[in-house]
Amino acid sequence: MTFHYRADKPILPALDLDIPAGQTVALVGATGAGKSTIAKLVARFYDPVDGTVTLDGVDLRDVNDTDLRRAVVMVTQENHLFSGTVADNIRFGRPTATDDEVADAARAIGAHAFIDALPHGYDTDVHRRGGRLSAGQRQLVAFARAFLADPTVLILDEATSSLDVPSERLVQHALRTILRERTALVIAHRLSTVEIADRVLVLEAGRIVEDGPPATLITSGGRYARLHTLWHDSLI
Ligand SMILES: Nc1ncnc2c1ncn2[C@@H]1O[C@H](COP(=O)(O)OP(=O)(O)OP(=O)(O)O)[C@@H](O)[C@H]1O
Repeated sequence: MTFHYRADKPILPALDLDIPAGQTVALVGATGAGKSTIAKLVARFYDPVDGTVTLDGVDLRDVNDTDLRRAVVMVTQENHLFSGTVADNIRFGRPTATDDEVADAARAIGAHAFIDALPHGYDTDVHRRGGRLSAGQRQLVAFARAFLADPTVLILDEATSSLDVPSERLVQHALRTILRERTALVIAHRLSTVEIADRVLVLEAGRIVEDGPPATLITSGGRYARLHTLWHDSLI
């Protein structure tokens, strides 16, 4: 498929991408390379200019809105939390979920302990005094919501803000849980996240210039290998 926002500026000049069910794909590339644009096409915020985006062989244009929102869930940096209680925020992933199911999702993600320790537990208002959550905790609540939604495809735009070490560990654990055997597209900003992906796509000016498992790309010594070295060095 091809895509542009404005006819005089091609963004994805010729994208041909097939993601098998269950595969977690990390998108990496410089700012402006087209990572978010691909994510938005998969979530059908936009339609391609030419070609199609299909889910299980069905053109997204033929999927009704409700089914599409259930099948493809996008967790971005902006939509982490809205007003309401912690439970409301998690239950938004599946409005019919019982309290036990909400708590089970939080447990699976590793968020139950901190939620339980909040002034009003699951009934704590996330925007009220005393209910203020740290950046890491907010991410965990958003992950618990996505886990409960259990979408066919998860799109994750990883937060760029750095976390303290204990929160980073919790978030990485949560990511492993939520990405396990899931079809997922992750706009990755952390080395540790790319390393848990099955496959890395390196984008440059809207084109896939490298495609393979992270370990293979490191051995082949190309762009991802250089990026990996840079990321790795910045952690030391
Ligand atoms: N709504 C829009 N209208 C016009 N151009 C846009 C729009 N959104 C993105 N672009 C342009 O499309 C190109 C790809 O942007 P995109 O956000 O997909 O890149 P990215 O790889 O996700 O970058 P980043 O890492 O900074 O988020 C950029 O040149 C950007 O300026």
